[in-house]
Amino acid sequence: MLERLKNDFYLAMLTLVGCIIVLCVTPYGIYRLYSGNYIVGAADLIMVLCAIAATRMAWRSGDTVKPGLFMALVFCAGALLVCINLGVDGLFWVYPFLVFIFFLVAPIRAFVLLALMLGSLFVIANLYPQLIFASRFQMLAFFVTTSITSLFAFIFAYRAQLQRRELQRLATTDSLTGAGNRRTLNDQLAVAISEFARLSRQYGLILLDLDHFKQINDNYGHKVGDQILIELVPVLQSMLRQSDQVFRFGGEEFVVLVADIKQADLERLAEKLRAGVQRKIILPDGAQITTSIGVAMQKADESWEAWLHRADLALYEAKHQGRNRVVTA
Ligand SMILES: Nc1nc2c(ncn2[C@@H]2O[C@H](COP(=O)(O)OP(=O)(O)OP(=O)(O)O)[C@@H](O)[C@H]2O)c(=O)[nH]1
Repeated sequence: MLERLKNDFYLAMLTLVGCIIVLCVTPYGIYRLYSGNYIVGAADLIMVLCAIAATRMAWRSGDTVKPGLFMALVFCAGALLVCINLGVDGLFWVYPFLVFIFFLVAPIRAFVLLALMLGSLFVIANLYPQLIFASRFQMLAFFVTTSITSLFAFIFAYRAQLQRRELQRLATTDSLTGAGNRRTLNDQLAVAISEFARLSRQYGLILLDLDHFKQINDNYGHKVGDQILIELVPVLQSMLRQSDQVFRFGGEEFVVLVADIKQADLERLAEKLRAGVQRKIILPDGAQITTSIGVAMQKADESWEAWLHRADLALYEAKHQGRNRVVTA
């Protein structure tokens, strides 16, 4: 549970906002009902129930987009209702809601929702002048301060989103080639093991190693060696489906994880990759580069470490047999 909260920002925020709403709004709802303001009391308690339902939905389904949007819409409607019913007293609730929304949905979506909510409030306030605000000056002050708060909350949330994405990219990809890194490979192999056990979805592994890469570095320089590694990833991806994933295993060794595949198709695909790399990657003097490949189909009740080890042994065998070939585990 703590792991999920740590790894999923929107799930953590939905849970936090849900808890704050339950703790802070419930007493107000009960007080409003007790003092005879049934509309605001009911609105408060509906908001609390919606917050609980949305948080529960997010935890059960793993999807935070729909529950977040649902909670944000309920907040906007609730804030409108509270302002209309309580007048000036209700306006203070708009400020925390305004910030909460940026924790629930993506920044641009939150900004549009707020613009719609404040726009509706503006229209109602102009149609019924004494309903919400005591004076025009008060109305002006409210819309200026909420607009400034929304704008700054948006800028902050947008920058935080960019930084979160960048951090995620740095933590999951190899900095030279952009392929998935070793850590992501381990995670995805664990996913493949669990999908095979639950859904009988069988995966295949292709382990590729460029041949005589040391000589390439020695003969053409490290910069050319790096360029070959950078070129290799899009070349592989151009021969794969979108659902197939490419990872850098280390050095000049790469792994392709292929979902929903049969042994014969996996071997055919590995052969296509081997021939494709030889044809498409050309050294500065026009020489070709070759790869040795080990392939291994997933087996029932096998750990991902054992599965990867079988592919590694097959690759070792391909090198041993003279390189530039595919060997099946
Ligand atoms: N340019 C470059 N070279 C790298 C990088 N990572 C590893 N290497 C080089 O890759 C070479 C790997 O050499 P070896 O493990 O001996 O393998 P090989 O020369 O490809 O020989 P075989 O695998 O047996 O065909 C080493 O010279 C490493 O320095 C990198 O990021 N960039």
